[in-house]
Amino acid sequence: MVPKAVASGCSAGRASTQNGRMEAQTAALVMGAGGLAVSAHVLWRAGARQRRQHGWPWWVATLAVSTLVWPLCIWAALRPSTAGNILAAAWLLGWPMAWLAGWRRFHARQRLPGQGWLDGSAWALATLASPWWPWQAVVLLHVYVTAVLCVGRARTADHGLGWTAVAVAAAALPAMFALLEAASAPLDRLLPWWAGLAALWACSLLALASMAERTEQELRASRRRLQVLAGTDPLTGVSNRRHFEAATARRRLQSGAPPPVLLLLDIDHFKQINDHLGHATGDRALRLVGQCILDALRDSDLAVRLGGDEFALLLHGATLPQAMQVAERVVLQVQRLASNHRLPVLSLSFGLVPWRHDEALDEALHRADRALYEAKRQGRSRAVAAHGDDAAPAFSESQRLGLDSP
Ligand SMILES: Nc1nc2c(ncn2[C@@H]2O[C@H](COP(=O)(O)OP(=O)(O)OP(=O)(O)O)[C@@H](O)[C@H]2O)c(=O)[nH]1
Repeated sequence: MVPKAVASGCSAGRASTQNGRMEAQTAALVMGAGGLAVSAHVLWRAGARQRRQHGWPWWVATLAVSTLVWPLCIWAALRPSTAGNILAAAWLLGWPMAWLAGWRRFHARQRLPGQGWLDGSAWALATLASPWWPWQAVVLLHVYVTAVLCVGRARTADHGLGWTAVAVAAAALPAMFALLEAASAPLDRLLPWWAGLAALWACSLLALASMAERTEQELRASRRRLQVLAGTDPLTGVSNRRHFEAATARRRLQSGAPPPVLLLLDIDHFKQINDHLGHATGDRALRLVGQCILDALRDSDLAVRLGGDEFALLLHGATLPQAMQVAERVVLQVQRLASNHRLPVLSLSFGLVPWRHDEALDEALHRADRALYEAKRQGRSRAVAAHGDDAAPAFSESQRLGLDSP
């Protein structure tokens, strides 16, 4: 069934070509097609990065198909034929429906009013009634009503989207009246309206694209923040064990480098601080140790609170003597700052091991724990390094740490 307006418009289109008016309208159509092509490209690029965004493929398809069909419409206007007219009608009737489908799916989590069967019915009604009715107006009325209904829902969910819906609805209103008035007018009088309408749709979709892109960026940023939070010990600010294990698993794949040094440390007589000065003072001590550790490390090093008053440090590209110096730096800083934090002078004990490439994290931690135990056994406030394997460890001479160290 070929709509009258298109059929009559096509012959009028030829007439307008003859009197020279067609050039301007063709230019308007080409510009409209260009706008649609650019919009389709932008949406496709944005959609490629937002594959999980519902509705996007519908919009991209709408614009891409519109762009392809547009030259056919020009051709139908210039050379009237049944096939061209049917394609022109299919485009006019089809793309608002696809646009609506995209809009609804975009709000998949919060259902919008209207359903596919309603769109289909409006489409069928418009097509069947086209010989007698201003069918473009039927379709646009449907789109307009749905857009207005969308506004009510979308505004509560997302202010930006609400404003876009308002813009779309406002754009649809004059276009609908214009088409109502010109429903029986020849095609060449309608063409500029169609071009303008397409430009408006393209603008509204580009606004949506930029809004969705911003939402996506915010999501990515909050995902990064969540990842950092999930891997951080809330009391001290150093990593937690989960993040430490994940990070070390990744880094250990880069073998070939010299083995990193693993340091295990804990606060001496921490239980007494808790018991005599209170848990809050104990927490302050833990925070201070965490801060001094972070200050002493390079970006490539890792620090973790394993639990209680026990921390582990992983130093890449460092030798055991250099790791001893880092331990000394941490202790000196903790002791210097203790009074600022209303704390007694704290001392720390360290166990150090070179973490062999073929060794699991738990095994290395176990060896470091034995070295730490040795440091405690020798009188605390000192660092001991362990060599050899777990069965027969060899401990280095202990090194006193802190302000009263020799
Ligand atoms: N304030 C505070 N205390 C904690 C926290 N987690 C664990 N603790 C306490 O830390 C203490 C750990 O003490 P230990 O390391 O076992 O013993 P210590 O007194 O440090 O003795 P040495 O290590 O042998 O010098 C226990 O009293 C725990 O209750 C925490 O988040 N905050």
